Amino acid sequence: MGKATPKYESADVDPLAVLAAPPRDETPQQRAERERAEAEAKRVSDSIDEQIRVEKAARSKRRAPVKVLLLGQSESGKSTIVKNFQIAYAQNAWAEQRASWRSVVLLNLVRSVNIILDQLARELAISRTTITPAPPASLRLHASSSATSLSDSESDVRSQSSPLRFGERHKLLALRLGPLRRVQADLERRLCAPPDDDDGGPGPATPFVEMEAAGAAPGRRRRTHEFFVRSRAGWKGALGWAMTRARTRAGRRGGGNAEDEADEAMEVILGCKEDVVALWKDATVRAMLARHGMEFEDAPGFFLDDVDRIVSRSYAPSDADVVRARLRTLGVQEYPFPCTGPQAGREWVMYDVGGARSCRSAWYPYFMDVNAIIFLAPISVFDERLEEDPTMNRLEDTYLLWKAVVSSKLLQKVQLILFLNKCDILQRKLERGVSIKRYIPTYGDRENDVPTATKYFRKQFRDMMKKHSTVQRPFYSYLTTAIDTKTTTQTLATVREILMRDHLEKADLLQPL
Ligand SMILES: Nc1nc2c(ncn2[C@@H]2O[C@H](COP(=O)(O)OP(=O)(O)OP(=O)(O)O)[C@@H](O)[C@H]2O)c(=O)[nH]1
Ligand SMILES: [Mg+2]
Repeated sequence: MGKATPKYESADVDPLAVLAAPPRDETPQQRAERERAEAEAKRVSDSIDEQIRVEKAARSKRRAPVKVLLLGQSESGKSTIVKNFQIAYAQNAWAEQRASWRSVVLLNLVRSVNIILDQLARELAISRTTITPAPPASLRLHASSSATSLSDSESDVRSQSSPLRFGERHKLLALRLGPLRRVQADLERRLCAPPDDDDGGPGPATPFVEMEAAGAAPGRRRRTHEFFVRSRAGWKGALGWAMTRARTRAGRRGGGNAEDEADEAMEVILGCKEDVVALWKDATVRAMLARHGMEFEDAPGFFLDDVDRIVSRSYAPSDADVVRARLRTLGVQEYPFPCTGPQAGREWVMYDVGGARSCRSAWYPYFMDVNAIIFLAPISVFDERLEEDPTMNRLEDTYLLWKAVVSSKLLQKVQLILFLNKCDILQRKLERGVSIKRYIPTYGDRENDVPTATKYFRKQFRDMMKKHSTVQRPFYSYLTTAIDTKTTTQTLATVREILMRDHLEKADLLQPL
């Protein structure tokens, strides 16, 4: 007699499936009801799944680093803004590297002295003539010296002024300060990129426009002979790299190290300290500089008023010294900023690029990947010429860059923040009576003062954005003096707030795929 198999005991039968199975005696009406209920349950379940997916994506987007690219021509103040960010948001890293700026400050000082000595040498060589020619471009203090932009008539006025009276004392000063040339060469060898790190030539104003039009792959970090990404680790990397190089080299020579080299430089400068002060205070030398429009006070890396403080064995740079120190950026440098407090776990990454024309093709690969751009427009440069292309007004070059950035298709979704920088220099220039209208005819008969000028420049940038931007987006602009860390910190806090809000809004608005 066969044993009866229990109804639901087969090993092949899934008990859950059995439980979920429709009743055997289900009527067609009950079946329709059941299927409707099941479909509704599935819809609710799917929508919950989708919600979870979207929230997860938004959460990870919120956690993704906020990437900010700093753009602007050379000497516009990009690296100075990074330093301000570091002072405000990465104090430990900042304190750690501040001392390594000592050599840069010394180099800036020595370079200024040597530029004065070069001009003095030319004047001494032709001291019998009454007309002194302008210095050759390569020896100018920097490209933005107003000597580069003076009209013929103004040069005429200068050459007509009485001859400068140089004497034995100037010859002696020039002689005694001679060792500073070697100090400059040594410090440059330590701190600056070697010649082959640099680029081949000036290049066009906006090389990335052609790259975008040609559909170049922006995801790849390109490294061509035209630019050199020196360091992605920021100042510490750049300065540390130089230190290591110097150490290796010194080691090969069989003695000393990088610190010894820095101390050696300081010893030589200490020996020249009184003469440096005497040179800078000399009325004839100052008259000579004024005649050639060499406005040292407005130049990057101006430390001639600080010789007493800086030229000392115990000198350690202050925050103010470091933001005023000038070290040109080559390639692209990356600065991560971990957030603290309620935003802990999130990170900001800032990308600081070289702004010279030869460096601008290196910007393009970053366009795909950034959330925001802080664009530095130095509005004090309306009367200056571009170092890379002396036929080009520096403000004009900035306009070209801004126009290219706002009209870029790749940057359509990127938040743009404009800093109208170097307001302190603008103010000094206008107080000296430099006329904006003379260099920018469209300025017309407006008042030649800071409020009117800043309003005018701001409008120019806003109008360009309206006209050339392919999408509607807010126009955020700030007047800045990046070497004033106190006010800049406040501006950066506001900007950070805006960028974070925008980042979170975009994360929350993530649409299901
Ligand atoms: N007076 C004054 N100097 C400024 C201001 N912003 C920057 N500087 C100085 O200008 C010089 C150039 O600034 P950087 O930040 O090095 O310029 P950059 O845009 O990074 O230049 P590149 O690296 O060549 O692209 C530095 O010596 C700064 O201290 C400002 O608002 N006022
Ligand atoms: Mg820089």
